[in-house]
Amino acid sequence: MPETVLDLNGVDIFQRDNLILKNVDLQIEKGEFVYLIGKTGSGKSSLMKTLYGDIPLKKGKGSIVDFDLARLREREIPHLRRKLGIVFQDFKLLPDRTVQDNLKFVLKATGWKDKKQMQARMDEVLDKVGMKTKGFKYPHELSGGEQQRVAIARALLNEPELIIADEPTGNLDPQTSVEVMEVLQTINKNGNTILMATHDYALILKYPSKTLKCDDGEIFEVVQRAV
Ligand SMILES: Nc1ncnc2c1ncn2[C@@H]1O[C@H](COP(=O)(O)OP(=O)(O)OP(=O)(O)O)[C@@H](O)[C@H]1O
Repeated sequence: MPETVLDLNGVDIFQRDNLILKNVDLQIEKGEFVYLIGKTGSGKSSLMKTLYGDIPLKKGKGSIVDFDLARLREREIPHLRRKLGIVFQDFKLLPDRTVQDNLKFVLKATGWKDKKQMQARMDEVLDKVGMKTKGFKYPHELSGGEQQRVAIARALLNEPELIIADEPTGNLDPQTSVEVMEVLQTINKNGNTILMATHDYALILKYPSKTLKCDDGEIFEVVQRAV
């Protein structure tokens, strides 16, 4: 039986008191790769923020990796985020420390203690994104694509049940976008579930997958025609 990672039923998404998306029904099963598209301001980021507890769920039912979003308490948010891998358009690496230290920072903050195990996990995730030899570099010494690959490695550290990527290729040129997308495709093939917001239709055509569109306050699935 498929395992549901995300289940929203009749959910309204707000920014403060403004209704952004109404009556959202959305299910994501383990192993899926789902795109979220829609023009600027259509609510993609607001939806994603609701999923990781940045915006409270005020109406409707929502469960994500076994957390009830409508009942989510402030103190549970770090636990929820530990089960999610979040990737942003602007990478959000800490500029004052190396790649390894960026990863170590997350491991320590999420309770890892054993130095050998930490090193092994960092090597493993950097290897998955093709960055194993660059752990000693500072973020400013890396290209945008490399920084994003490190950010993906960081998201993988605690074996997330869902990766939420908000326009991960938004700051990258087309070729680098494809390189980052290849990494996301590979980790999806290896079992990771991914929800990715994007404006990049070329990527969707190149890597077709289930696509949801935010438009005019609603969200619906777009059926891609086979060419
Ligand atoms: N912090 C905020 N406070 C109030 N309104 C906001 C806030 N952030 C976004 N909004 C509004 O919510 C609506 C949806 O914005 P959102 O950022 O979710 O769209 P988006 O589809 O992610 O856009 P983009 O593609 O530009 O990232 C917009 O009308 C925006 O102006």
